[in-house]
Amino acid sequence: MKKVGYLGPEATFTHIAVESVFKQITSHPYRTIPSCIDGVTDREVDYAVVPLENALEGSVNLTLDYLIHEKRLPIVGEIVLPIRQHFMVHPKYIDEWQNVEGVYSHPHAIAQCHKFLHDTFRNKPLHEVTSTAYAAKHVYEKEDEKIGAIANEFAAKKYGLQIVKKDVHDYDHNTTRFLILNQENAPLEQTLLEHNGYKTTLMITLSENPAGALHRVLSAFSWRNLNLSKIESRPMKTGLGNYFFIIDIEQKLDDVLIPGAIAEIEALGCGVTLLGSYPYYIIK
Ligand SMILES: O=C(O)C(=O)C[C@]1(C(=O)O)C=C[C@@H](O)C=C1
Repeated sequence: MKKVGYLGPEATFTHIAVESVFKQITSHPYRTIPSCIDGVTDREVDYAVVPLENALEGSVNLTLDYLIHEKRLPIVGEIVLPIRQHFMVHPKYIDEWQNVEGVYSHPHAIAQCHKFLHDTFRNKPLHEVTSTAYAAKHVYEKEDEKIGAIANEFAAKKYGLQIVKKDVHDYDHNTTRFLILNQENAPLEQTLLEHNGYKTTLMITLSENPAGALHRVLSAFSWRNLNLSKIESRPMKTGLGNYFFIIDIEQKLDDVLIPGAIAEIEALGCGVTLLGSYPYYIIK
């Protein structure tokens, strides 16, 4: 049976993403995103599932940077999960939840709920922890402290907390994209869902920075009618102003169009690395 690593403990959003897509696997929680990725390179697990981007808050930079600068693993799939954040407390504080002395959650979850936190818990300390499920577990274990967590419904049930305010994220269309990584670039064997399409992800570095360099790179996709669903720049970490670009193309790697675009971009003196060509799964 294949093993899948995820950001733990049990009942994180990442865990839900794993359980919604993979079939017949054992799943293994890791404490941090880098340790989850290391789990694949150390051969403890076959796949790692890591959050990449949230619709409200943007990229999970830790994932992107660790993947690009530390452990370059092929992307073999993507999962898109709807995210509903709830505020929860230990059952003994149900009636006084508005008087909690601190709120715990993952930094991305806190960022997705700023309006709620500002309106309800202004000036109360916000504690960032490694995941939403970790926050829920912590709040249950510290039952003598009047504290609350932002996490999902599954975590409330798993760790015995009571949801006192549902849907505390700031905007309705909250979703997070997760990447599936595998050292051998092996596609998923069995899935619970049909895929919804394919993407191809490239990393591009501009040779130098002449006027119009990025424009010329993008036109290699545009005149081939290759639709891009994302373009993101991240620091190369070699000096201020040096960036690489991550580009998602909305189709599978073919024999003609994408190789043609890559050859054209390389001829411009830019570096191109294929990070993966993979199916994506949208969870309703
Ligand atoms: O803490 C969790 O539950 C996670 O799975 C991590 C994570 C993230 O890193 O963005 C995943 C989805 C949500 O956007 C909030 C947190």
